Amino acid sequence: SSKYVLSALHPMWQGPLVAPGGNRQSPIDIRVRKSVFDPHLKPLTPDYDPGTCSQIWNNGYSFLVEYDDTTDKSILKGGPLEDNFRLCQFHFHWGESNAWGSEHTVDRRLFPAELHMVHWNSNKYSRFEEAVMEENGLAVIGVFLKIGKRHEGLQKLVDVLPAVRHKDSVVEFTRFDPASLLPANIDDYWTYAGSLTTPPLTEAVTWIIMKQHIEVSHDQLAVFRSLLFTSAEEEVQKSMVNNFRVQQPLRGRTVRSSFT
Ligand SMILES: CC(C)NC[C@H](O)COc1ccc(S(N)(=O)=O)cc1
Ligand SMILES: [Zn+2]
Repeated sequence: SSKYVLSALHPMWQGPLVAPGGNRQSPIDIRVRKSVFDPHLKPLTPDYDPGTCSQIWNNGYSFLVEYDDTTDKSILKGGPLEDNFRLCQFHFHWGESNAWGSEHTVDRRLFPAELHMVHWNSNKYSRFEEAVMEENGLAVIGVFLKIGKRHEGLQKLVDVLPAVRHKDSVVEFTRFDPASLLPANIDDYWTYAGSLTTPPLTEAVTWIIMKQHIEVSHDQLAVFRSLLFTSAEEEVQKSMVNNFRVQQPLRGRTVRSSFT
């Protein structure tokens, strides 16, 4: 029987959410000492073409920077992945304060925000919507954000956010290099089998969580919080904050590490 995944704690979703099976849900707490070093894990080899960057939009839950995924121009290979995965979008999750906001945690440590770079298996499927329903369909890179020095690469994105303040607003956004948001060291990561953290919550994701975080300034993150969940027509405007899911049971899964 399918399990009801009650994220009643989450203001965003009304009522129970059905998660198929429900034994490999995300996000999770990564217990560092319980992770298992896997010497067979290869280095991750992202190869992104900034020319495939197309638009940025507010989907009422986060803001997405979308990439043209009709060719293999921006791909992710290596690491735990056997196949070729195409970048389709990246987005973030964040809190109303710097004390919380990430979806994954490391030994219960919360970060103010978390970046997700979403890819789908182009060896096996022909488009994202198909891959999202399949076990080995997606690969998502997670990168923790900490408050510190200003992130020069992020600023181009921060500058355009006011143009997508309301739900369903879209603006053209080109030539953004997603690799500029990756930490210097992408060889050290944890990986585990999980799910989407928003509906449809399908258990289709190979998660690759970077050990090294990136730094953004307090002011840059404050601009994320100036976005709205609500569309321009709605009377009551709601700040887009706390758009993270509560942590899910590990259910016996092993988290592997690429480092000792
Ligand atoms: C099924 C199609 C039509 N819509 C799916 C929708 O785009 C959701 O896609 C996603 C993609 C990524 C994530 S996360 N936070 O796990 O990286 C969550 C939902
Ligand atoms: Zn996400």
